Amino acid sequence: MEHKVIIEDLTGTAFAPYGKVIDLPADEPSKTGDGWNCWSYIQMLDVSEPIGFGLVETQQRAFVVTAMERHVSREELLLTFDREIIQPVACCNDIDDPEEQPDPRAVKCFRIKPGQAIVIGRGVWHSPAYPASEDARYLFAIEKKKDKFGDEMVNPWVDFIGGDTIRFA
Ligand SMILES: NC(=O)N[C@@H](O)C(=O)O
Repeated sequence: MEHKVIIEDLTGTAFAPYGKVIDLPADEPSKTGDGWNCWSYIQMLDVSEPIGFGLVETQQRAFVVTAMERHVSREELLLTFDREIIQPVACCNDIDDPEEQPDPRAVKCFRIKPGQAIVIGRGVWHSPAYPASEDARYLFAIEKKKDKFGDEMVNPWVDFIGGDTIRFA
C-alpha cells in the first residue's frame, strides 16, 4: 500500500516529536562586534564521543520512500549546504526493540531551507533527505561510535511494516 504525505514547513513545534530545530534567530544576539552578531547557544547536540561528519549528495528522484534507518544511541545534526531538501521522519514505537520496522502511518516530511538545520532525536526513523527540486548537498554530524543495534552496517535500511511505501508531495 502507498501512503500519501504532505510536505510540511519546518518549525520547532511541528518537528518537536522528532528532534530539535535550528533556525535564524529572531531575538537579540548574545554577543556583538564590529560587523557581526552572534547567538549562542542556539541549540545543543547531546554527545559523549567525538563527532564525525558525513556529506550526502542527494539527486532528483521520485518522492517515494520504501525504507528508513534509525540511530537509537545517537542524535544527528543535519543541514543543507546549498539547496532546499525534504527530510522524511517517523517516531519509533519501542527504542529497545531491535526488530522494529518503521510505521508508514507515522511518517512526516519536512522542508529544510538553507539557513535551517535539524537535530534528529535518538531512535527517530529517517530516510536520506531528498532534493526539493534540483540536486542538493547536505551535511550530517553524528558521534563516531557503535550504535546499540549496529546501524553502522553497510545496509541499515529497514522496510516499512507490510512492505508499504510513502509518496510525498
Ligand atoms: N541522514 C543521512 O542521510 N545519513 C545518516 O543518517 C547516516 O547515518 O548515514
